[in-house]
Amino acid sequence: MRILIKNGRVIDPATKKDGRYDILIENETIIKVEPNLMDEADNVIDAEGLFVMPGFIDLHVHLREPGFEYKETIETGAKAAARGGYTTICPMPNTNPCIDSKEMVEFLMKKEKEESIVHIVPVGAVTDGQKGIKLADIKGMKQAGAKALSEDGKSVMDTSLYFQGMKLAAGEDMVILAHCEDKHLVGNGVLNQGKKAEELCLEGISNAVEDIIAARDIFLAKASGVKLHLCHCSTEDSVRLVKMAKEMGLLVSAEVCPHHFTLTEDDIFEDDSNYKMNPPLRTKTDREALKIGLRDGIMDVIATDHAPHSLEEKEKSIKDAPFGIVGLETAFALTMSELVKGGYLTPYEMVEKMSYNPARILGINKGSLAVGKMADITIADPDRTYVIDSSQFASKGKNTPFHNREVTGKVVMTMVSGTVVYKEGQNLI
Ligand SMILES: NC(=O)N[C@@H](CC(=O)O)C(=O)O
Ligand SMILES: [Zn+2]
Ligand SMILES: [Zn+2]
Repeated sequence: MRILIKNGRVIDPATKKDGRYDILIENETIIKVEPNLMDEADNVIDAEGLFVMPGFIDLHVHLREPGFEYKETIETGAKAAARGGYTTICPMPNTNPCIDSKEMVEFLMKKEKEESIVHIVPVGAVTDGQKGIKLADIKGMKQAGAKALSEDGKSVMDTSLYFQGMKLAAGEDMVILAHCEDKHLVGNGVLNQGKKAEELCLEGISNAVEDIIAARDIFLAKASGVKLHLCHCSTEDSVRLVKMAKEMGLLVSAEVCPHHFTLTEDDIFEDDSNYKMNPPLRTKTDREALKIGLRDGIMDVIATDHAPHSLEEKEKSIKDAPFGIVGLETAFALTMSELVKGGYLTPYEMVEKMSYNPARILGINKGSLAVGKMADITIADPDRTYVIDSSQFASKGKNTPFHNREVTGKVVMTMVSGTVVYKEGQNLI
């Protein structure tokens, strides 16, 4: 089987390409990337006017399986990923049971083979059951295929235990994906501490809740030598801390989520829990610092923190609903609309943050359109304007504050290992 993608704007930081090239794929593999290919193919895709990019890689999603299949399953989460242009996703281990053992990583990898239309890179918990009491079987999880460790949903508050875990992770060459939140300082906060929380008579979450743990984790990374990646950064001081860590020569990277670079607490007009996520929407000052951080290359990655919940759960008030919003099917459009059209990122830099850098941080052989690589490819129309409609999501989760928002930039095709898994206007395979 040969597929020829013609006339597209190929954007591939791995090979430093940004220009008009054709791509020839044979079975699972890219075999030629050159201008004006005339080779015979079984399927010719005309990508005139479209971006042709290495498939997006999401370092941060929640698939909810096992345990919370009513919110999302591996199958539905993978379909949402494909629709969003993602060819590889990293599900966080906060499931029930939690992904904290060799057997659970094996379970996930078996599920990937049987039920997922995109690649899955397993992330193991740092501690047993994410309880924060004793370390999980880090070596065993690595042997089974886990590439990263995370306690996402919370922080490991026992600094000594975390330090031990980091040293083990460093020895296994696993990256730590850190959720930074001081459990004691956060109290019962639900929205950013400030005027919106006051207006709605809700408890606030200060920036310090994040900043204190981000600073602690950076110094733990320095002491342990581990590769540290900060999840869902939301504050201006997180950006400052990441800049400092990089200046110190540490192996520190960081992600920003589309909701944090698009919205602020000022966008919350009523008690609508689709605006409730952890960390919370912050102020304009924080949002601008995140955008400048992305622009200046301090923040390396755009990740979704796709966190599906059921309609019943999210119909509750901000005080009572769970934290989290879906993101896989809106991330590209929001990135194009806010950062590329907004003048913060070039398309090339966007691809660095959505594919090339995530691959590099995980240490996986992806995020590249070089000859010989697996054909994981995303094709998108950068100029298409449309209105987001959550009822069209492949995800079970419809919990988004972006329903009815007009955006520009649409994924039209996603290819995983040489197979088209999503094509606009057609049902998902
Ligand atoms: N981000 C969220 O608001 N929620 C996440 C947990 C997390 O990412 O911390 C979830 O699992 O629902
Ligand atoms: Zn988190
Ligand atoms: Zn998360």
